[in-house]
Amino acid sequence: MTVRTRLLQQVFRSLRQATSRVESVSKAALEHPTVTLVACAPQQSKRMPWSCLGYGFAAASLVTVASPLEASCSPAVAAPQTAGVDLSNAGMTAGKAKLQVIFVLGGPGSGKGTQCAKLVQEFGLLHLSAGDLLRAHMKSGTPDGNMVAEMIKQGQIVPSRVTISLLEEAMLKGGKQQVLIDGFPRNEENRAAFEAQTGIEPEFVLFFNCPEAVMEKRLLGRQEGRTDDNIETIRKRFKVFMESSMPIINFYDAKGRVRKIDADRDPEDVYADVRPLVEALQSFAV
Ligand SMILES: Nc1ncnc2c1ncn2[C@@H]1O[C@H](COP(=O)(O)OP(=O)(O)OP(=O)(O)O)[C@@H](O)[C@H]1O
Ligand SMILES: Nc1ccn([C@@H]2O[C@H](COP(=O)(O)O)[C@@H](O)[C@H]2O)c(=O)n1
Repeated sequence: MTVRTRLLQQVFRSLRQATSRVESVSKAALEHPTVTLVACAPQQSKRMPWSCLGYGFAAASLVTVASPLEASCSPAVAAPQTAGVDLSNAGMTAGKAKLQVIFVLGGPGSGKGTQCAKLVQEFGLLHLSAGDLLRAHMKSGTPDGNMVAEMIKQGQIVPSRVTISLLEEAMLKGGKQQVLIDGFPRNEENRAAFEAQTGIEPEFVLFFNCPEAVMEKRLLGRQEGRTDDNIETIRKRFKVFMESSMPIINFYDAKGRVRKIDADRDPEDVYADVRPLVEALQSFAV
């Protein structure tokens, strides 16, 4: 037998195995039609138990490759071996990896996005910026999108139902075990709603501490065409940060979960403090 034939046989064997996995996931899912999984539209994911989304993620990724099948499942369905990520802390199941979430907080312009980009480059985690998701949503032209556009321009915090739906959808799509959630939770409403809805508690909170004067200078120098990078809105955002977001950092600090970073340094120096914190988490990843 030639090397080429042997290779072809291996490819066919792998394809057969993958197909049978898709069939068993889909079959189990279709037999328990209590929760829609693949249709992870924001309105639906709002009511979706996250213990189920772990199966949904696995089913969705397999189904995406195989066919545009719509699958359903109940949390009682035994997790298939292929289920890689359990998106619920509460609903952890043996054999499935636990979702690890890091909240990334800090004032506007403290360098959250810059540091997250470095972490993604080195560790390949999923980076979800609440602000980026909202900015994309405001282009939808829907009533919600228009409301988001106006609130961002005013430096106000968008209602949690909108932001959490976008985060849930993106987490499911991203399909990674380790997630950086940047710029969220911004207030008590964000925090409580996210916890109640997903059962997820962060591994820790990265807090980028930076003086306002430094942040102001950085934001005024940022040339990204953002509607909120003007001095009037920047001042409003600073006020909202102090009044609504600092209490969230204090909340997690009281639980011993905050890792405070001096962000008023060169990006590389900041990163030198950030990377070991995330590197330490890597050893727990499955
Ligand atoms: N350590 C740093 N030193 C100097 N400039 C920085 C540093 N970190 C980021 N910047 C610059 O400051 C600006 C804001 O950074 P970045 O977008 O990362 O902040 P952010 O906290 O994500 O802001 P926002 O909350 O407004 O989205 C960018 O132009 C970025 O290039
Ligand atoms: N949880 C959040 C996050 C952001 N917003 C709105 O988006 C604006 C920009 O956010 P950045 O993180 O990119 O600075 C912010 O000022 C809010 O208007 C939000 O409402 N909720």
